[in-house]
Amino acid sequence: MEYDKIFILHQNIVHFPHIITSADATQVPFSFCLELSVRSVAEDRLGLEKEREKRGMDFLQWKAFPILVLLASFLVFYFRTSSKPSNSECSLLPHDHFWIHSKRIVTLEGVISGAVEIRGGNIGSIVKDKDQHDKVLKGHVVDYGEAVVMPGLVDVHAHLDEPGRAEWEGFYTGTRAAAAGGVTTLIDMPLNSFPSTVSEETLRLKVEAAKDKLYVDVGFWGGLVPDNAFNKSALEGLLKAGVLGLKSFMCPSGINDFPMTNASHIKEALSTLADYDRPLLVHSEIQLDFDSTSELKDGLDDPWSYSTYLKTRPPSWEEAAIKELLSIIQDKRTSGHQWAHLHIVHLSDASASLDLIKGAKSSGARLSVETCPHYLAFSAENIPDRDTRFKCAPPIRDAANNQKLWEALMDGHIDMLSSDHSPSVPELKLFDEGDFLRAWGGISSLQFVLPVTWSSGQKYGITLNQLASWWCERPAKLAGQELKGTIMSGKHADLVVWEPDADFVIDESYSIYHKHPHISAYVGSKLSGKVLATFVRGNLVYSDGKHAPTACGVPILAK
Ligand SMILES: NC(=O)NC(NC(N)=O)C(=O)[O-]
Ligand SMILES: [Zn+2]
Ligand SMILES: [Zn+2]
Repeated sequence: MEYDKIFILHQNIVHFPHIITSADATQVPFSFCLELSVRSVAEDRLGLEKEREKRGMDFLQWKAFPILVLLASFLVFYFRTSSKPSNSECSLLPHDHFWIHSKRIVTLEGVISGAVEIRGGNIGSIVKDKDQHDKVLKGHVVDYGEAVVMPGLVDVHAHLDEPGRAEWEGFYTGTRAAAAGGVTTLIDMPLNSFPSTVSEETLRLKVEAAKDKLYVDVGFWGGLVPDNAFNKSALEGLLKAGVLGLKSFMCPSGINDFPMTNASHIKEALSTLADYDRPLLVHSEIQLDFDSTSELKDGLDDPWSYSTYLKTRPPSWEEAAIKELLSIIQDKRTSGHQWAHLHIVHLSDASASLDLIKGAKSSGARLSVETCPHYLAFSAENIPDRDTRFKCAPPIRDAANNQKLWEALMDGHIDMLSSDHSPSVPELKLFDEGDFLRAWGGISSLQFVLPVTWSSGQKYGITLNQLASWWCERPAKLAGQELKGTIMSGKHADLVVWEPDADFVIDESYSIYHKHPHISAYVGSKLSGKVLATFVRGNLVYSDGKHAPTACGVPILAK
């Protein structure tokens, strides 16, 4: 058979073999498929000469064919890898395939000098400089020099308060602050928004409220409350709708539609959660009665001192709650039932409560615990009178406790860190009165958790790998996000680039993206560790004080 023409067709290269414009090239999909369409030629030829000429042409075409194919493949590959992503508004970097080079990349195998390949939002490969010899990285390379490239932080405890209390914080402001702080994933708490996220329907409201406002990826914890605890189908509805796990309080939460749970509610939830392999997170404080002879009575005359507030929420409250939780999971284990993973949020007491946790872990309980940067960075003795920015529950305890918390973290007894970013409107902090007993609790911190942890951990010699394990790898596991939290090929390209040695002061001129910048307890602090850039699934969402034009984070729903 003979051919007079060869057409190279591709569904998107409509003008081929004309010059491909970059606009066309953005349309070229990954699954490039080359098809040959051939047309046969009639046998009748006009004359011998023409016939010879034709044969000569055919011969040339057959010779040229492999070259054409090669050229076509090259063009498609080139434009696919170097062109803008379809929504270039999502990123400050107009590339879909590029390399990030740094002398300090934090991987599970240690800190390496090399380059991370980003392709289509995922990590393609990681190349060590020493293995690269004189090979040149192909494509766009962003060289961050000595700056640290680490997995983006996964904050499993943040209150974004939308819908219903968007005046406290919101998806837009909260996730812009997260991006500026190197947090690439956060999991929103089910309370402080209104309504609380306690049903399939209220989760839907959350997801709707988040639409087009997310600068980072956001998952959701559902609320475990007395109303849904014994209603298996309601709880299952919430889990099937996509919450990553449940969260409950063992003391009043301060939020009307989020009442506290008791041991029997928790037991029920642990069974249901076991079927879905999702965790239960618990605010572990139980309100105990005060003995009337305690020093508390006198202290209450001075509501402007943090030490008074501290006495109202003693470590025994945390201890009582944790004791109860451990007896629940102990019962479950001895009864041979399946039980879900239990996670204790924001541990503050590094004495009896921590000892209980250590004991349970060593006997094999499915248990993890987080603490927060404010418990590591501050001590009660140093909190100024009337400064209600520091009020939170459980409270920040004394310097000796602070040191013990650090030791527990360093020794691996505390598994991870979270922000517990829990802002409110400034009026509720009662700054004029400075009354610790009446002011709303909750510390505003999301944008600063990385430099705060790094700065206060210097004294203890923390390493970059420890930081990545506390802030990225372990929290991602807790939230069931196996594509996040590590720099590894195939994972999401969620990265923070930061400069550990750069010092800065959070003063009036510092750009804070929280809804209410000045209520943060860190305003006025001098910190080390400046975030230079943040990538979420390959999009450069924050760089050098600027955010990408469009919010392209996504809601994360469990399947
Ligand atoms: N309603 C809240 O935001 N509570 C939070 N408040 C704090 N931690 O002070 C919390 O996580 O318990
Ligand atoms: Zn709490
Ligand atoms: Zn909280």
